[in-house]
Amino acid sequence: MSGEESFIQMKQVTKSFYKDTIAIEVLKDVNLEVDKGDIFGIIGYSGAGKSTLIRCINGIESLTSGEVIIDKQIVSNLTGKELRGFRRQVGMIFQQFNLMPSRTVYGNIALALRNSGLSKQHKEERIMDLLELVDIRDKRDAYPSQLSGGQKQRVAIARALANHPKVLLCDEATSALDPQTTKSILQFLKDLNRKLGITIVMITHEMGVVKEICNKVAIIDQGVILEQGDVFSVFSNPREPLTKTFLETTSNLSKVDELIRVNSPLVQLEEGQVILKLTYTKTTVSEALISEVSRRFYVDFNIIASDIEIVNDMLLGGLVAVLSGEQASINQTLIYLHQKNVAVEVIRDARSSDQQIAAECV
Ligand SMILES: Nc1ncnc2c1ncn2[C@@H]1O[C@H](COP(=O)(O)OP(=O)(O)OP(=O)(O)O)[C@@H](O)[C@H]1O
Repeated sequence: MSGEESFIQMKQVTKSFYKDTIAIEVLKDVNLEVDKGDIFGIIGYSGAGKSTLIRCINGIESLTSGEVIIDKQIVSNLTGKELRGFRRQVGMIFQQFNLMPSRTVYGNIALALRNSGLSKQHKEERIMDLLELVDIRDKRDAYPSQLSGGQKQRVAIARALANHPKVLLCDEATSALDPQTTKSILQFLKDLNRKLGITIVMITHEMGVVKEICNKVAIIDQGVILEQGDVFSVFSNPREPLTKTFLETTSNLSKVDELIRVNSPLVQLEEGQVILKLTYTKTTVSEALISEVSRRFYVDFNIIASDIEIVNDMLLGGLVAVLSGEQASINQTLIYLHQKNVAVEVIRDARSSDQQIAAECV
């Protein structure tokens, strides 16, 4: 942010739970900055403190120390009526949807408007608008048990948006859904973010979720934020081992290590060849790098694994390939790729040791 304050700030937040007299510190000096309009993902394994963190953002959980500020309001200072009013500005959805089974879709959304001060007619109009927005108008009289998981989550989203919140908090909102429904709900949240400009904070243990829709990410482990930033910067240049571990969960490049370990025919080399692992760090979608390098230096790439995604119009991920050609060409290729912001790792090398030394010298 350029001198301006972030929309959501967590400043030196700690949270401890007490078992008898023993304090268990679940959040440790958490500092987060979420800008207006961000889709901010917080990723961590089970028990990392994600739910506690998100509950601190909306004031359900009191802080042990530190401050949470949303749109210039210090959440941790709010009590009683003010706190209830504030909570209406923050919508929340959950993994298990948390719908009332005894109420229809209409009735579930109406619950959120109980203290809205709207007239009966305005409430009705608002509910119909919300049903339209989440595209389940035809289910208005259905009960939750008659809905699919994706439809239930749409009802929960409608309910969360009923009071025009500034922020939508998502607690593992797609973890109970199948992959296809997950994709459609994520796409839907992305559309909402664009259409309404609503700021979204989502906690998850799934990398796919973050890559799919978030523009910013924070990695949390044992109550500590290990790193945070925009998704492309953090994932193209991960500093923390845990970030790398998360990246590997959605990448098939690490399978090549196993192929090398068992000396699969796929990774057996002829003399002079090398196996390269290329990781894109700042390459734009429009650059046809591999074919360009191939033509320029008369080398051949035999791609044996690739994992490339497009994030913010940049390529994220990389590939593993067997590179063949004249030794000088191979060396020039390595240098050129490096200049083009591609991290190059030689993971198997069938060049003679003289050639390798020559390559290291260039
Ligand atoms: N009310 C509580 N009292 C005591 N300990 C708690 C309480 N709530 C959470 N904890 C502990 O805090 C730690 C973090 O829990 P939290 O639910 O925030 O993690 P999480 O990352 O959301 O995990 P999961 O993905 O499994 O929900 C855990 O060790 C948990 O046992």
